[in-house]
Amino acid sequence: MPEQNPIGPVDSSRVPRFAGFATFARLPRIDQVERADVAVVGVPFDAGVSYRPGARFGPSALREASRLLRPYHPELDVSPFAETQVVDAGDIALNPFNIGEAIETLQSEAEALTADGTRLVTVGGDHTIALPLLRAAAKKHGPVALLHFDAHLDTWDTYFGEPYTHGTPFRRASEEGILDTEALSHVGTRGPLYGKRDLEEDRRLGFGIVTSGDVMRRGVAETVDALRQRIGGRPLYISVDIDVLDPAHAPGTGTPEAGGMTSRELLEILRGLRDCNLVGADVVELAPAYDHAEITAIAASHVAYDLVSLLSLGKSA
Ligand SMILES: N=C(N)NCCCC(=O)O
Ligand SMILES: [Zn+2]
Ligand SMILES: [Zn+2]
Repeated sequence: MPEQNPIGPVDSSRVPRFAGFATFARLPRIDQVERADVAVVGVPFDAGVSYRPGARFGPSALREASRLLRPYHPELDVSPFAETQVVDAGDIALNPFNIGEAIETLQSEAEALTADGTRLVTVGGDHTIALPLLRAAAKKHGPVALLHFDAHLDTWDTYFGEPYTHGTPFRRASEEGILDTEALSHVGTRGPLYGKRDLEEDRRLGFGIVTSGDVMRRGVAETVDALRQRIGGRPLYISVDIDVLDPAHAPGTGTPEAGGMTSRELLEILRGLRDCNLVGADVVELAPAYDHAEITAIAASHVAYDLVSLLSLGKSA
């Protein structure tokens, strides 16, 4: 908690929401505050995609869609921007032609941003970026529990012989020992795979899977109970690939799969995790060129708002 009252968003009763620069939720920039508890940071990078490109434009689309967010979260009963200093840390500039260099740069930038205890909600960008973000989190907290919302496993080994792609971050993270193998969960998994071996290898890495169908059949409450039991008090990182949502709820993404979760289910599950020890999170794979009426960008901005709120709750507890 800062000494002074946090600097909040621009007052929407004085300056209309649709006016002015689009920082996340119209919050101050990081250079306008002394210290931040939570920073939303953009990573406009999509050199790791296997299908449709365009997630490099995700951060700016999410910021635009976040103009309508309001300061009080009724379901979590928290005013995140009043209880903690939340800022927009801008975008991290990465080399779009060199994935290896981009990963190294992102890791060191994330380490620098979190050095004095600021926690990050990172807005992507494709899922490649989760690896350096997990490295930075694990350097600070030790191996982290991972809650991974995604249509895909993202534990594949290589694509065209390349180890660093948006389909492989969690395989690499697992090999590097930065994940707590007792507490790894995919949620929302669905769709065709390359073979049964994908599932066997994923299980061998220690992941548990709650499919999109499981969420529908069991319901949110049972899903949350099972996830919380697995996570316990461990430092937790949440990675949300927006394609976890059904294409009806998130058309603006690069590798859409039918039969996904609703945005209501996703937000309800996140809200069930209020007692967890969240240390960082990301929202990735928003590709606005395939979006319609900002459907996906709005969903992603609300997911980011919920993640900020969870971090804020953890901080003020
Ligand atoms: N959207 C993410 N992160 N991964 C999808 C990889 C699916 C594929 O290339 O088969
Ligand atoms: Zn995915
Ligand atoms: Zn993914």
